[in-house]
Amino acid sequence: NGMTDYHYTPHAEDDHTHNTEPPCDVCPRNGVCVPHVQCPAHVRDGAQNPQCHLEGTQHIGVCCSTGRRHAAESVRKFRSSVNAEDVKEVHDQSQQRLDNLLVRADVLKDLNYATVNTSDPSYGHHLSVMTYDSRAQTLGRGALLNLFAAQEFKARNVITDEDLELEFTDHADGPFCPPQPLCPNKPIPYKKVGGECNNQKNLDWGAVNTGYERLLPPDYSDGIWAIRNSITGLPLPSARTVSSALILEGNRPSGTLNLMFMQFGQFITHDISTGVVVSLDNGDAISCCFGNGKLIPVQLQHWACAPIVVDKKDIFYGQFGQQCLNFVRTQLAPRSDCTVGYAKQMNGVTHYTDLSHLYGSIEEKILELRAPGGLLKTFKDFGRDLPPLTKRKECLNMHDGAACFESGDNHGNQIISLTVLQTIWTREHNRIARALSKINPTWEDIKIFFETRRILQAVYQHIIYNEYLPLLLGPRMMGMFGLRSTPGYSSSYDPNVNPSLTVEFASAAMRFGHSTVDDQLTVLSPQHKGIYESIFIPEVMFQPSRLRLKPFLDRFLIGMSWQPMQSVDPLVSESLSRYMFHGGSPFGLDLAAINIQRGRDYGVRSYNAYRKLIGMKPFKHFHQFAPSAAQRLSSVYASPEDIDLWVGGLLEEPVEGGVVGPTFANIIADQFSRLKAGDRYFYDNAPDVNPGAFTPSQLKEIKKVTLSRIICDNSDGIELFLHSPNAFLRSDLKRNEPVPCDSPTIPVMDLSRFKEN
Ligand code: HEM
Ligand SMILES: [Ca+2]
Repeated sequence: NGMTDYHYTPHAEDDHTHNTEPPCDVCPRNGVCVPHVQCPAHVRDGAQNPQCHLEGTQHIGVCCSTGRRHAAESVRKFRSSVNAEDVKEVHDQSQQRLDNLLVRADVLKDLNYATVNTSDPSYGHHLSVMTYDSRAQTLGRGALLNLFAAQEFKARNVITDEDLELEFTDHADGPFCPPQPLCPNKPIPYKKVGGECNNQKNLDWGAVNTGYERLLPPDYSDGIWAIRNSITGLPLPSARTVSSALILEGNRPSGTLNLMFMQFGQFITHDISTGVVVSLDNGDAISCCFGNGKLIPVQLQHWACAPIVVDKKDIFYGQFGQQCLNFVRTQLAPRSDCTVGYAKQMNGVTHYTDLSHLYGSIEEKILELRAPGGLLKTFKDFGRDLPPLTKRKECLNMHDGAACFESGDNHGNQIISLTVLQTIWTREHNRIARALSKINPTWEDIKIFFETRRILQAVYQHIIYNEYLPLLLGPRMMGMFGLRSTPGYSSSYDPNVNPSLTVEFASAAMRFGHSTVDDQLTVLSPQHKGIYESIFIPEVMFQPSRLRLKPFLDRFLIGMSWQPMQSVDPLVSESLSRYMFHGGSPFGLDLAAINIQRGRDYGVRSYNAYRKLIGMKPFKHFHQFAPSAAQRLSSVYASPEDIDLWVGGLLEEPVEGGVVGPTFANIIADQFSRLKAGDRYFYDNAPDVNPGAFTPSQLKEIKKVTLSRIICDNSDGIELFLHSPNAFLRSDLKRNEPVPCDSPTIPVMDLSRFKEN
């Protein structure tokens, strides 16, 4: 339909053509054969990383002796240590800079213009990216202190650009050391709420409030935190300029996948990644734009401001006189070994797939959410269980009967389809907890709660790896990265693997999902072949009150199963690119521009760098893209070397049997392979590594569960009696026609296997 020519066709022959030698059978010098994306050193000048066969597969990888380190081993030079007096001076100076900064920021909180009004579209954004964990702020400040020290060490030539880039700065400690987690001596069967103590050597790997890792060293223009420039040395085009030229509005429904596939992607995202954006001391949101849509001059801005400049003649914002889109940078996290270095962004949730968005990432939260009987608290609304009402002011529109709900991550109201999933999973917890307490009448509440959590986390991981990822990544990637779920125990745990999220995944690849969102949510009656309601999604962002209407949940779940999601391409619904969180305002935010700016905030390299990383040729000329994309790209970017990763990735044709192009697919596959191999508690790890391992017969039951089972068991049973066996595929597909909930194609897990002997 004409839209596909925004893609270019990835050429299979592109893969690895730069190396003509036959792949090695055994890697030399203790090298391990890994997919290209997992060996950053192979793209460095002069790197010697022969190609090889990935273990047990036909796929080609690269011999890597440097693990996930950025450098080839020979690059490392011995460095003398730093004079103690110099260090003290640097530390004192950093402290002074921090003090000054905080004083200046404190003044801003009393100035009206510098904070976001609750009626401003930016307020919904603030609700999506904030944390209520006070420790995050202390750590963020410590990280800033160390960042200043890095700048000062660099100015004094104690550390070089290369040291910074390759993280060879361990001879230069910063003034701030984060506290180390306290871990029990004896392994406990349950994941810690905050994710710490999972890895036994690196206690804080994957924990809440720790930094993102990266696939490639950052591209900061000062090597430390300043936003990347064009390779011409000039600033990059504004993120809004790029968005308005390249990210278009359009309708291209997926032929196979439904809205649940879209929504489950965001659900997983909220579990594993929330870049905590800097806010004022009192928790208020920072504004980098005046109320009239003009830019606040740099000297009056908060230090974390990086507002997106909007052209006066902007095709959409122009008519409203908006020349500024608010953008605040993500808070930083200190390195756990106290060293200084380039900026690392802070993840405000546990990196692991542990349902932290249901249970919380901090102790206080899980205590707040627990109810007697090992249950999760609920709000009983005319006999139906909904998540508990929140005490925070979170509904963007407080009409009569308006309701916003509590969740483990505080962002569960962002869009009603997400709140629906929060509801289903809350109910599934309570369903299992009730069953367990019948089967094991002697168990105390706390045991019921944590055993239920352990089972639910397992079921959820199974759905991700067994149902969601294969459709997202296609069979080739699943095989290459060892992601496939197999019967029985798996043996993929590797204590050297850091599970932490990468900036490339969080700021670009996983944001493919923004292209899959449809403007409208349809509430369907398939029996009557009719539509009850079609909802414009900005009306249900932070306004999930419809959930209180009795038949809504069932009808909505049916609709999500039938309604196609949008395909992954450079088309993004205007409800995200123009009206996001608009509330009562005639315009909202542009999430596409925010994604682009976030990538720059995180120092993500340009698209070409990641093509090289995954073993494809970079694009030298714009005309290598499809004609329409080429023209648009060259109208905004000075060079193909400047293209933002999120934009370049969306232009790719999907991998076979998957949804995203090769660059995103590799970044995402890498992430989920590390979330598996780096999680000691991964649900199908055997008892030799996993202190919370299941018995073989319990595991067998867990591996029966599908998302359709969870939907069937936790809908209201008012109108939903049938469901498609595969919850992510459209219900109008031939082999996915809805079947009764008790049909054997939607298998049931036998909880009697969880009776304690
Ligand atoms: C349903 C409507 C959705 C809305 C309103 C929405 C909104 C947002 C917002 C406001 C942010 C923060 C942007 C920033 O400041 O950097 C964000 C981040 C993100 N979104 Fe979405 N999103 C939606 C759907 C999705 C879907 C379907 C996916 C994936 C399949 C997804 C993946 C992500 C990821 C990976 C991030 C980065 C999270 C982080 O690390 O902080 N989103 N989204
Ligand atoms: Ca988590």
